[in-house]
Amino acid sequence: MSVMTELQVGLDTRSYPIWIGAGILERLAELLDGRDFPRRLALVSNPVVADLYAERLGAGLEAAGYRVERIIVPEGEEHKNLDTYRRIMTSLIESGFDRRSGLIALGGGVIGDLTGFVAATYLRGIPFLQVPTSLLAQVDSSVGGKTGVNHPLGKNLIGAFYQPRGVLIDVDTLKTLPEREFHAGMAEVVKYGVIRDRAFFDWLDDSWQRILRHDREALVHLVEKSCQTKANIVESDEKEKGLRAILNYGHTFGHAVETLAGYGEVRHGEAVAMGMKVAAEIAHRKGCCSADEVRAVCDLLQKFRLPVAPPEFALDELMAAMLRDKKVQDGRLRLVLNVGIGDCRIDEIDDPRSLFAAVLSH
Ligand SMILES: NC(=O)c1ccc[n+]([C@@H]2O[C@H](COP(=O)([O-])OP(=O)(O)OC[C@H]3O[C@@H](n4cnc5c(N)ncnc54)[C@H](O)[C@@H]3O)[C@@H](O)[C@H]2O)c1
Ligand SMILES: O=C(O)C(=O)C[C@@H](O)[C@H](O)[C@H](O)COP(=O)(O)O
Ligand SMILES: [Zn+2]
Repeated sequence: MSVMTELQVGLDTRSYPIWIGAGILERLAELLDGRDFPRRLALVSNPVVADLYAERLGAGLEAAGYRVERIIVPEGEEHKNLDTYRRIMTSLIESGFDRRSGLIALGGGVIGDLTGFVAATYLRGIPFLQVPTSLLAQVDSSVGGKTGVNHPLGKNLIGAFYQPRGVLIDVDTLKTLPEREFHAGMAEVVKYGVIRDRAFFDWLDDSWQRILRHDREALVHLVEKSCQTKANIVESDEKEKGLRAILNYGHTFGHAVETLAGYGEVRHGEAVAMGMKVAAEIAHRKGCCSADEVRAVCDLLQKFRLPVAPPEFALDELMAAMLRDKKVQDGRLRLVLNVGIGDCRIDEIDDPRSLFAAVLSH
């Protein structure tokens, strides 16, 4: 019997489980037992992940009496858009999915965000499950209910808060994940340490070699710890009225890089790593952290083979993209800045152009 941990995301409206373990993909039907999840399902995935895992996931469900159809969409961030959203919608409508149907997102964050947004809006909302298979999706995107798609002018500008009914994380799926994607996922893991948990940051710093060797015990620990940290933040501020915005550390700049680079060229986690370096340097200029702490953040990101130097873009373009960030209020940029390592705060920035010019010319 495979070992499994169950965490809960406790919300006012509905709580849901996060099941974390190794070799638990086949157990979804058993885990859903008694949970009143729809019996007619569409499993949404991309060709790469579907080839690897759709059969195993689907077979277990079908054996338990679920009816599972597959909807396969093209792979990649450049397809996290309204065209793909419309394609999934059309498949559901043509196949006659009704309000007693449900969706399963099998894949990385792109599939999870897209499928969640379809689930939020199809017939005004049907239940869905997250089955994340990339590290980034296992430690971040599958938890918390941010769903949506990109617009050519900015990341995730179209979407909804819509929580899954459950999240099934099988760390064994990481065995087939390309190394570059594994490293990209580590950016969001390091983020939790920097903004919230000094001890976890130190553990990552001590354990980076085990993690890069994909030591299973280390992987399970970091996935559990990341999901627990994210769940705690989401539980206290589901719709980002305040605290939740700290999860955006590194993202104001990172999202601008993703947008300007053309979605997909730079991975989300890589762009976030670049944004974390910029945020740490700004935090240092504002007296929130020492030069040694900036170095410690960059060193840890680089141990996980993450790039921290952004591609060169015109400052005006970067500023325009950053001003479309969802944290902007009354046209003013707000940044998450680390306070030392393990804590953070959100600052409104007075003269962002000069600040970014200074930091980027360094
Ligand atoms: N909703 C949220 O809270 C949230 C949080 C963080 C990131 N995101 C979003 O998530 C997306 C990034 O997610 P991602 O990094 O998972 O990218 P992704 O979904 O593009 O997956 C990365 C690559 O890995 C492949 N892949 C996934 N699992 C695999 C496996 N087990 N074996 C082999 N290949 C596998 C995919 O096919 C893809 O090529 C971005 O769009 C980002 O905006 C959302
Ligand atoms: O869950 C959150 O809240 C996050 O901010 C997590 C981020 O890692 C994630 O990339 C999120 O999609 C960014 O949020 P956005 O609101 O800026 O699109
Ligand atoms: Zn992110």
